[in-house]
Amino acid sequence: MAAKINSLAALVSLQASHHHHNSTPFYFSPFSPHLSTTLTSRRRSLRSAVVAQSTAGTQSKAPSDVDLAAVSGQDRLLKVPISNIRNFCIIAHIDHGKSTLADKLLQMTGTVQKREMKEQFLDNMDLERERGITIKLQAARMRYVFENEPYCLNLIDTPGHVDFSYEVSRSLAACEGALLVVDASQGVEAQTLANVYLALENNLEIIPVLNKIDLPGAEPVRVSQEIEEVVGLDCSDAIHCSAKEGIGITEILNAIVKRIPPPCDTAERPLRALIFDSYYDPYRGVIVYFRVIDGTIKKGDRIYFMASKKDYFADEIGVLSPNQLQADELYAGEVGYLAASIRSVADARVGDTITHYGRKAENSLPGYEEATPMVFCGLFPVDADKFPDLRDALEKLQLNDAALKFEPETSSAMGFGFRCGFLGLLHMEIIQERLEREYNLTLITTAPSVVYRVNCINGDTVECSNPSLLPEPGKRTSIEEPYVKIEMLTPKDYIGPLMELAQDRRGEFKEMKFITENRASITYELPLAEMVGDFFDQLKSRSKGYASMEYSFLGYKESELIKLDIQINGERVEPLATIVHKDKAYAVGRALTQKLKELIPRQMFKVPIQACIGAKVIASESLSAIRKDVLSKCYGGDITRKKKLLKKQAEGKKRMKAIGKVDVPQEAFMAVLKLEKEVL
Ligand SMILES: Nc1nc2c(ncn2[C@@H]2O[C@H](COP(=O)(O)OP(=O)(O)OP(=O)(O)O)[C@@H](O)[C@H]2O)c(=O)[nH]1
Repeated sequence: MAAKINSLAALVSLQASHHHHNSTPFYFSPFSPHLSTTLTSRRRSLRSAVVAQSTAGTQSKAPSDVDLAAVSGQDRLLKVPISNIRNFCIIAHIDHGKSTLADKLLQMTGTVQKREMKEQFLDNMDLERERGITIKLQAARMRYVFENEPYCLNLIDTPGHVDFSYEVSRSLAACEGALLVVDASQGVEAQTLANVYLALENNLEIIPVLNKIDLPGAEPVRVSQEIEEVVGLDCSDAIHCSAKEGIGITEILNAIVKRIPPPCDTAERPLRALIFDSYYDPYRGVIVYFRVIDGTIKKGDRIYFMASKKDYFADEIGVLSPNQLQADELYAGEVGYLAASIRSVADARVGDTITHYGRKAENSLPGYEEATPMVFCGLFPVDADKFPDLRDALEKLQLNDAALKFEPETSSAMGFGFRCGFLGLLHMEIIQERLEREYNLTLITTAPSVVYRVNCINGDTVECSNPSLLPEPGKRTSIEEPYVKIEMLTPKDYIGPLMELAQDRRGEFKEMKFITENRASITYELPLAEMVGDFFDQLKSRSKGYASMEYSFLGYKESELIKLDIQINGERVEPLATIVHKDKAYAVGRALTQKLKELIPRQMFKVPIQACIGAKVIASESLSAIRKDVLSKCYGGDITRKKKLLKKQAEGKKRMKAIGKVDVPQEAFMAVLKLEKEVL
């Protein structure tokens, strides 16, 4: 388990959750974690841990079931002329106060009564609370009276994690404006920047909001300057607010009305509605969240999804107030949901355009993309009999997650399992955890790998995400690997350690800019494979938590890569094979054999552990056989260390795979991932 959590920490610092991870039972919503996720933080995780504990024992409710209704149905539909509609989202770095502000907006507009509020409405799933990540994208419709005119304000929540930047871009495309919330005691962070750029690309009106001005350390003026310098956004009328104390909320609502333009009135055109979210409901099928861009949609309409090319009848349509409220029709500019007996979210993918079957729009809305998994790993049930259960569970999760890909994989060492593709590491960890906790499976996970492109002598290019399937050296001419561009924002004291980190990970320096006197932005290009692991962890620890980062996919580049095999007791262990850069092969081989020696329990016989390139052994260790006096001997030495090892082994026993005659624990399969730290 520890190994798994550590790898998760590569993207999500979960330190604070470690404790409750072992001791607290978890309760999950039947709804899947959706694609929207934000990076968590230590503080948030702690708070989440507390909430998770306090809610233990109560099965969580689906978002639509949360008991909120106080105002009567018709009033909640809030029909107003299109000129009085405002669609907006909130862009913020983790912990800068997005949820707190959203809750205050809902409260101030009477959308949600204070006494009805859960801890925070916009993230009401336990998985979210527990992990400190925003999982379900949601939308809320608010009524606000400004200068005696009723307005309808639609807040569309956005995921914040870079694994889901496509989903963010689609949510932004459903809005005309955005609140840019920045913690006035902190400043602009990398994640904020990336989302602001997305918002600018979507031509949104951006309203800067400086939050947490109640804090003694708040420096709204300095942070305003920072936003102006970094983002180039006029901050002369930035709103100073405290979401916690309720200061500045009316100013924000007024600014939404005054500064964000209303949607265009294109209700007469053929229907085009943008799907910005969807989730699977076991009773009603997929629930699609959409924004009507052109035209009108009515209950019962025969609709057509332009990317998936499927047609349905819109059995139910409605608005989100924020619980679902049925309506008869929705016009251009409005935000709503529909249910149409759709069987899987893959058929109602975010970014798809809904039109009428009988009056199709000429062009679909721009920006649609298929989900492309970037990170792959093998998942094998510890108990071979559970293979069908694993398949069922993956199929169920896929109903709700269009980005999850999987295909059966068989390995001599591991038996039957699946090779699964994910958008990123966080996505991978969420799926693994759900399989274990909700479906009660005990899994062995192989180290994640990226997709390599192998150019073969016969002219073919094959994609390879499984090191054990890499074509033989004699059959290939070159290997290409995915590269990412990363931007790190850091106080200047940590520039050195962070550059060292990027350099160690085969990073190529691109640019450094001082965005303020004390903070710099550093850009590198580096192989994605070097980020899959503890990069984020390292970034946080080397900067004492002060740096933040973003990455984006650049494309493929040729690299001098080789396959490193591991042999245990003379037997090649395919799931332990890795693809490494040739300059790192020796160091990785040495570290890996040493690590495995530590992790694999001693057997009744001597076990050689070797790292090889082709037939050549480049590093070798051997595990000596257990002898009767072994423990007494050890107790003469470092007792605590031995105890730790014994404890580790006891834990590891739960997850072992017999490789030949040797039991290999789960930790060994993840060791590859954590090696970098020790090699460098
Ligand atoms: N002092 C102070 N604290 C605030 C204010 N707004 C939010 N906070 C606190 O900051 C922390 C993070 O706030 P959230 O609203 O959960 O932040 P978030 O951006 O939604 O975080 P994620 O949902 O994890 O992305 C919480 O502990 C809040 O209580 C504020 O105006 N003043």
